[in-house]
Amino acid sequence: MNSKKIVEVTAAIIRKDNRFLCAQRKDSSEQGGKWEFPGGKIEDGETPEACLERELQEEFNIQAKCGNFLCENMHDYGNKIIKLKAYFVDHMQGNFKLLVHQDIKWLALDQIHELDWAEADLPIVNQLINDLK
Ligand SMILES: Nc1nc2c([nH]c(=O)n2[C@@H]2O[C@H](COP(=O)(O)OP(=O)(O)OP(=O)(O)O)[C@@H](O)[C@H]2O)c(=O)[nH]1
Repeated sequence: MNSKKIVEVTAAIIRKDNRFLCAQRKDSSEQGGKWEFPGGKIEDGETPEACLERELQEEFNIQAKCGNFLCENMHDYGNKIIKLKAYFVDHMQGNFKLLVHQDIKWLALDQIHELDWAEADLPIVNQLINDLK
């Protein structure tokens, strides 16, 4: 029997002046050094939208408003399965402080493939490029 846990995780696509926020995980964390869209695990009883707004506050100390759903992707990392749900998010207020990540970059659509993305994000990156090009 496959008893692998499915972990539901949110990911925020934040766009500013036609550039997209990409965040690098700390070397010491799971998927250390990989790039991702910020977000995190959905807590019990939480909506994905509320999760994203909470995570962005915790990770960058910004206020954000969750908008439209983009897509989701299931990825098996071996020890667990991640269901990654991506939403467009508007940055409403506050300067970005790196409270959790080791780096961020704002990249144009034709540059985002250059990063070493977490595997679960690759279909989301491709969908974003296809939808917006
Ligand atoms: N936030 C986020 N997590 C991702 C992405 N892609 C991806 O594989 N993950 C994986 O999803 C899992 C959960 O992410 P997280 O560690 O940011 O979640 P969290 O802040 O709620 O966790 P924690 O409070 O337990 O540290 C990690 O294993 C992470 O590597 C992504 O684009 N965004």
